[in-house]
Amino acid sequence: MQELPNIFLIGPMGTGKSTIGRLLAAELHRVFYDSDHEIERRCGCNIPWIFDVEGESGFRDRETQVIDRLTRRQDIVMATGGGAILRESNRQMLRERGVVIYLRASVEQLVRRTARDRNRPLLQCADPAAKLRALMHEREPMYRSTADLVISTDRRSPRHVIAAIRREVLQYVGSLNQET
Ligand SMILES: Nc1ncnc2c1ncn2[C@@H]1O[C@H](COP(=O)(O)OP(=O)(O)OP(=O)(O)O)[C@@H](O)[C@H]1O
Ligand SMILES: O=C(O)C1=C[C@@H](O)[C@@H](O)[C@H](O)C1
Ligand SMILES: [Mg+2]
Repeated sequence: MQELPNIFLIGPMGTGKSTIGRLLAAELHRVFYDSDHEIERRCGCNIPWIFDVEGESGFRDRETQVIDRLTRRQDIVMATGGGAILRESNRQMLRERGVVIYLRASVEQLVRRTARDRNRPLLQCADPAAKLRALMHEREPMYRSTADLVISTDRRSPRHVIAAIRREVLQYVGSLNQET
């Protein structure tokens, strides 16, 4: 199999970055990192606690540090948090240090997939569906402009999403090699 670069997954809350990243890394025999989990591990507290005590800006500073550390590694698969693309410096590190894949999903799917989990402070509000819609409106252009590849997860099982990622990354890397 061709040498693959680092694979970085971006996309909104609930699109499946953590779930798919872990399975994909196992299939590729690579180390998997999840920037959200790494932030929690290093801090010794969970994301809702960080948002409560340090505010979203404190969380974003931690996120930038972790993304910088992790993206310097090689042969990894990394899932990012839904807001990792908000900062230009993060977008640049992701783009320069691997293939960036935007896992997209409809707002309806995102609402369903995030409904039971209380670990996402931005969705602890009266109308999480409206919040997800607003976040997607604001962030979709950034997901698209940061990504090398866009892959839909709607009506696809994690296994199917992984097969699509593997196929498209191979094609993408092949096309880059032809250019050089
Ligand atoms: N393709 C899929 N089809 C159905 N359910 C899925 C799919 N991918 C993920 N899920 C489910 O959706 C939920 C959210 O997935 P996950 O936590 O991986 O999202 P995420 O993108 O990492 O979100 P966050 O940005 O908040 O970390 C989980 O319960 C997971 O099992
Ligand atoms: O979309 C977001 O801004 C977030 C998504 C999660 O992955 C976490 O990084 C955190 O809850 C913020
Ligand atoms: Mg995640």
